Amino acid sequence: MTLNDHVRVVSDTAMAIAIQDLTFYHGTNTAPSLSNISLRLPPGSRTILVGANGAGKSTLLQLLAGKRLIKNAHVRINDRDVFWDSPPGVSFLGTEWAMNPVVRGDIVVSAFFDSVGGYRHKERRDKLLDILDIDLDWHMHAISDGERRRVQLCMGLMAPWQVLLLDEVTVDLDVLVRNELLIFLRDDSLARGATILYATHIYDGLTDSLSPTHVVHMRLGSFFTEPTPWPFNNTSLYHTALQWLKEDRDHRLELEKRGRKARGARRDGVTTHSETFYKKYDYAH
Ligand SMILES: Nc1ncnc2c1ncn2[C@@H]1O[C@H](COP(=O)(O)OP(=O)(O)OP(=O)(O)O)[C@@H](O)[C@H]1O
Repeated sequence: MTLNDHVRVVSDTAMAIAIQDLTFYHGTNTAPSLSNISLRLPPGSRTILVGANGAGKSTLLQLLAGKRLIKNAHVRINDRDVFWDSPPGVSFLGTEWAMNPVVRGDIVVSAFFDSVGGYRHKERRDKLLDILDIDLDWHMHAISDGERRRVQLCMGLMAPWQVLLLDEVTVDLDVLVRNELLIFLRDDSLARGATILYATHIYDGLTDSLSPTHVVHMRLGSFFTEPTPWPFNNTSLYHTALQWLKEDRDHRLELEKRGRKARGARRDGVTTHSETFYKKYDYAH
């Protein structure tokens, strides 16, 4: 172990999230979905992952949530290996939850909450019920996508989490509920020193509500801008993201012009990873 490795390992123990040189492939003979990712986020940080579709945000969050086995990787939350030594107090909220047939069954919302121990966190649960405007008498099979999302959020946030991994689950909330939820998350993070890593494509109002501490720019599976304290310029997060994504597109087009197939780039007759994924699971319909 070099001195640098030693310093890193010692200081990683103080980090809420610590990743070192992570490369991840979804399949054999494919380009990596994540390349050489290193990330160190302190407790209490609220970090926004910015990146175009296919940049690797969901993959990163899923790995941190311990949803995929990665061998010989340094991926730790509160100094515990996310896969082999599952850290407590981690809440992952992703979009696939709503696709699960179980959460579309004829279950009353109150029973649903009780089944996951909601009564143990009554105060937080009731606060979230108010913010998310949830009716305990709703039946899961007879509510809208946005209402189902609110139930998911309440379930995932009731227990006092230490690290929250959010994969664009606020997209189908109305703007009022979204705003109040993000304020709740900010206050919760400030009060308890809890950490948030949030992938989103909606930047409007985010600085005022969630008050992010850092932003990261992902491009084609790598960190193009390392976690950087926010704000770092006089531009809004929306305009910063817009500029970054324009540059990403120009970069991808340049790679394609030079005959290199950027990961996820479309070519006639060649199926991209995303298309394979969505066709396979028929999520689009
Ligand atoms: N299950 C899968 N199998 C194969 N490849 C996948 C799978 N999931 C994602 N990928 C590929 O991994 C890369 C990163 O995808 P990822 O879903 O992490 O991107 P993202 O930044 O979250 O995109 P979006 O903003 O669209 O949600 C893409 O090239 C994608 O095609």
